[in-house]
Amino acid sequence: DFPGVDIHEAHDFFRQYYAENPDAPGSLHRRMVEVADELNRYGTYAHTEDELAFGARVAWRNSSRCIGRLYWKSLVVRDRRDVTDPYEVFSECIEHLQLATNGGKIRPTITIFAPPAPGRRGVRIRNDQMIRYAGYRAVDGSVIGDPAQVEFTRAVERFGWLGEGSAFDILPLVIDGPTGPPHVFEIPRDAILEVPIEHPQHAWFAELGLRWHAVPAISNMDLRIGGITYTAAPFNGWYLGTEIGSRNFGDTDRYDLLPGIARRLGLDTSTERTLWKDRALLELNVAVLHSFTMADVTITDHHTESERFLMHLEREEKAGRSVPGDWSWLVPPMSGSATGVFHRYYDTTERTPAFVPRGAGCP
Ligand code: HEM
Ligand SMILES: N=C(Nc1cccc(CNC[C@@H]2CCCN2)c1)c1cccs1
Repeated sequence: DFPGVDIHEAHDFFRQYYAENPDAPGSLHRRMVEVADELNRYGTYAHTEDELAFGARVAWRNSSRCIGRLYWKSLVVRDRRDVTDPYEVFSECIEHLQLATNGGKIRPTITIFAPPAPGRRGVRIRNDQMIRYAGYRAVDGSVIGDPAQVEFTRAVERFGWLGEGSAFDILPLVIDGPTGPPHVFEIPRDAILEVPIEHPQHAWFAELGLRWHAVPAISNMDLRIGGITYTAAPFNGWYLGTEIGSRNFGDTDRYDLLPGIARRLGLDTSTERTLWKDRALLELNVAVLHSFTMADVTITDHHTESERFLMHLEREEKAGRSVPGDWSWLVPPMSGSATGVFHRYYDTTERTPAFVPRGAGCP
């Protein structure tokens, strides 16, 4: 279970750390001597609190698929490397959600739990996000809830969890400690802020009974800093409206709402050429942004977030750093060419520290 420590990645990390933190105590050389010594004795080494916070913020800054990086320096870092017990991990996740939600004024936050060490498995959260809706497939093949969560829902039902069967049942957290079977924990309702979706002009929209949760919190990516792999480091930001309006509600393998919305709008859906899908997507996205705004919950539209990202590019150039970018993820899933991020190329070099999809072969 222990992925080992890459000493070259450690050297590269501390070179960046001392270059960007001139007031940090010690020196690159002295720190590397300490690290090499710890590696020889224990097979791993420990980051200082300051190195950990810097590493998490730079991992966000290096995330080439992320359009929201302008605020990378303001990430709230919760160092919980002393926490390994699943019950404690759960309570720290709840505190994370409450701190991050902040009554709707969302704070980008990360909580970092104990990494694996030789002879000791790290902590792992099996959910891909801390807050997700269950998916139930009926015998006729139709799905109630989120089709992307049908498999995970079946797995937690095998662990004895029972949902209410609605389209918006919140899934429990499934947490692996260093030893023993996974633990299943129901998230208390008061730790979850949700927004009912309505449309500013179409009153019938509210009758669809749509809602979405305020805080996107990724819990299935490893955080890689200086050769150390943190296997449980859940992080949240706020939503880009298109994630909910276009992808979660619009994708055919998700809530698949475009045909229903188009019919209620009275559109001609007999041919693609009327662009009925585009009109339905637009009204869905208008409804999402309107609803979050009415509920005083932080959200950004793809035009504003694109402008912020271009500001981030400018600032980083001035700081002498190149910004890694993945065009296919940075460009929003609607009105791409109407946003500035569309009309340019990006440096595709992947850097560390980084958030990486969970190591293969792990649950
Ligand atoms: C503060 C507001 C933020 C906004 C609006 C934002 C927006 C986004 C969006 C829209 C995506 C694409 C997601 C998708 O298409 O599924 C994304 C990807 C990503 N974001 Fe951000 N983000 C924010 C904050 C953060 C924070 C705080 C972190 C980590 C500390 C982060 C790390 C990432 C990573 C690693 C990806 C790529 C995920 C993958 O490869 O699957 N973002 N972001
Ligand atoms: N706004 C957010 N959205 C986001 C960020 C990273 C990853 C994801 C989930 N991406 C996976 C889905 C499913 C396949 C393609 N998109 C969402 C944030 C989540 C956590 C911090 S910001």
